[in-house]
Amino acid sequence: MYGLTTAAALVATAGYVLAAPSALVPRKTFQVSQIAKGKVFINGPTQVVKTHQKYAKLGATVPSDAAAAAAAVQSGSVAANPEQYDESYLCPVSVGGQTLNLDFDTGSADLWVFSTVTPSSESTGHARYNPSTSGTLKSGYKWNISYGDGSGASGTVYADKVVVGGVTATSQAVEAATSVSAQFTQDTNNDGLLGLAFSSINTVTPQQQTTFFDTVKPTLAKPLFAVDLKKGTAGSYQFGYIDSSKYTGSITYTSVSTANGFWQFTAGGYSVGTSTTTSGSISGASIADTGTTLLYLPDAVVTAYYAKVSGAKYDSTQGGYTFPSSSTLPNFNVNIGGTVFTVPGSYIKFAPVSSTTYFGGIQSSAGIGFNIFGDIFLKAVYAIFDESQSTPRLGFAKQ
Ligand SMILES: O=C(c1ccc(-c2ccco2)nc1O)N(Cc1ccccn1)C1CC1
Repeated sequence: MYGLTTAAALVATAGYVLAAPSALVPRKTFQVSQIAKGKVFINGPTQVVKTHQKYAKLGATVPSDAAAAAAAVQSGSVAANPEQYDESYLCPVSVGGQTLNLDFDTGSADLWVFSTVTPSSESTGHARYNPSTSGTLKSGYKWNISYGDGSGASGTVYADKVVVGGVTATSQAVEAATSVSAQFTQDTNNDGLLGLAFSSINTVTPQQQTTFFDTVKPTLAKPLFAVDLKKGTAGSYQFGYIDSSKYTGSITYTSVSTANGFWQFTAGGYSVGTSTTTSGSISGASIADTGTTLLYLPDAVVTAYYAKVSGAKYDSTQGGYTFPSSSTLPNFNVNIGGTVFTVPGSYIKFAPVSSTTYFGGIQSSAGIGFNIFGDIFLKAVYAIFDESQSTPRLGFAKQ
């Protein structure tokens, strides 16, 4: 979760069986190296149900437990609605039967909500979760999180039913805020966060809790979620499946390190403008973070980018690079996993900070410790957060 923190800038701040490669029958004698199609586990209960159904005509009946287990194969899709200037995207979630609009954040791992236990002075204008309806207090459990933009929240923990796009977690840790920082109070579109980073950075004590994704993962058709953010209009998140209508071409996968709890990967070369021949490299670790508004890159890359924008400058009062409102910005191209993805210049012309000046969607990651591929990048691609392999991986495809 990381918006802009500057005075004048806009206040802005988720079963496979090894599919033996199809036997290739070469028309001609030539060497074919078979590439495993990737692991495809079959969901056991579904198979049991199918077998019984197949023999139903002979009188077999489907055992109820297998049917129930088969029903547990879930998938679903939920809208991601942009705030003004795409500062963040909010998704409707049912928490204990109450609908709250939450910021799905692949950069954190806590599901926390405004609630009836949040002081009204801090929660006016927000939908609030009432744990007394169906929540079970996890007695003595607490949480406390601070985000890179200086915002934060803390509170107590309940177990309750959480539904996202029809995918149900029957007993999810719901972190009710007893205190939130001013940035959250002020953004009345936002009723809380749904963390989609790795549960290893969940802040609940004395016992760490799982994210919504980790809670439902065993019941999903595929253990993955996909993100289709868009510029200035509603996108969506898919849980348990990839929607092939949401991208063109193929998906390029790249390996992920979970060491810091983030969806962390290594980005390659980059270029500025219409040439997609990339050079150089984007130094340091990078993370895919739906909860961060902008695209934070190494100083050298940012300097090279804004050198192509006349009138651009680093404005310390704004806390970032700005440029004249009349500017036409160049594209930013980045090689990830061998494929070059393009962020259109129009996406990087982020938001006005005055009648004559815009704030840039690309800013420096100096001081953060890693590069952050936030919404400015993610709205240009279809992103797959995939745990279907032996280690997690990120997939990217052109929208
Ligand atoms: O805001 C966060 C952020 C998210 C979660 C946690 C956290 C601490 C403990 C558990 O989760 N700490 C953060 O700081 N950004 C973005 C960011 C931007 C700038 C500087 C630092 N960070 C994390 C995803 C990278």
